[in-house]
Amino acid sequence: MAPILLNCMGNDHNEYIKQLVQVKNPYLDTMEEDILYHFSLGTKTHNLPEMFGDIKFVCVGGSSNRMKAFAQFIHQELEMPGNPEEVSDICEATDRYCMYKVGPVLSMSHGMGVPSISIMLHELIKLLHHAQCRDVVLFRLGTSGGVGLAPGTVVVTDKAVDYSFLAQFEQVVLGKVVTRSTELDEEVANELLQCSSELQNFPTVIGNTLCTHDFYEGQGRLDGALCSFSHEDKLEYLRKAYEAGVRNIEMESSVFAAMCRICGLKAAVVCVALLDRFEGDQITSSHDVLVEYQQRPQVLVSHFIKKRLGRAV
Ligand SMILES: O=P(O)(O)O[C@H]1O[C@H](CO)[C@@H](O)[C@H]1O
Ligand SMILES: O=c1cc[nH]c(=O)[nH]1
Repeated sequence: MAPILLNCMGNDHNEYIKQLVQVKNPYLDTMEEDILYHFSLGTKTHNLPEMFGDIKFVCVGGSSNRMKAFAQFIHQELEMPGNPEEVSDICEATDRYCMYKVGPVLSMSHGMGVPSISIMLHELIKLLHHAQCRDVVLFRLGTSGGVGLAPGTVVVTDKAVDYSFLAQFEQVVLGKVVTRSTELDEEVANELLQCSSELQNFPTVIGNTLCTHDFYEGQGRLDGALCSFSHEDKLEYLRKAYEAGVRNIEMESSVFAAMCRICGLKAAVVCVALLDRFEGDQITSSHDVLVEYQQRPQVLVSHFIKKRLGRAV
């Protein structure tokens, strides 16, 4: 089946992002009410502009504990009034995702994999649209497997690429493959790299991110319940990935990049490498080391936010 290329932003991208958050669905305007089912929020039951209209930064990541920790961390960093320990989960009526709002920052979990983050992004983008938010920047703060990188290195994604190292995301719609561009905002990526150089001992690179639909065979691991290839096959694929500019592997960047781009949202993917996949598959670092690694994307994005708000020292 020939893919349909839907790179709809083109040269208008920069103009577009100055506007309100755009949804690309004419049917939404005809609906009397929009229920954001997985967030337990809705346009009739909640005053979304009042609750969320001042949001400027949205940070998402797989784990609910990590995103609660980020909400508490940014609360301290922005010196918000009140106790950071008391941040409350806006989506507590559902256990699908968690959501914390700290001043202009929204921190949300998205679960693991493309289907989970894609559902969350549909509802998040509609939420930002209904709330009439403007000039919002989105960040995915994640973990990943490094490709030729020392563990602990932070990768700011240039392009999110698929299994054949193309910067595209394929979505099946009504039985047809719709292909969307996964290019991310270059300016935000460069600003993040600049921020990393202002932090002490903060190894950071810009590179392509391979987005897969599985953690084991899908990422060329030899330690899953199934393995249909050899060690040499794995190394050859990783070498090809490296040559194509891939520096890390994770599981959500492509749909995140594609959906944000189509809706005119500036976005960046910032993931720490937990291991070097040329060296192995199992994640063997201690709990404390892994916790510290996971904080690195949070520290970098917090520095970016503080600089944008004129609060960095
Ligand atoms: O650390 P998070 O954000 O969960 O992301 C990475 O970790 C998970 C796999 O362990 C996948 O979701 C992958 O994308
Ligand atoms: O190797 C890894 C580590 C974290 N997340 C992934 O998707 N892959």
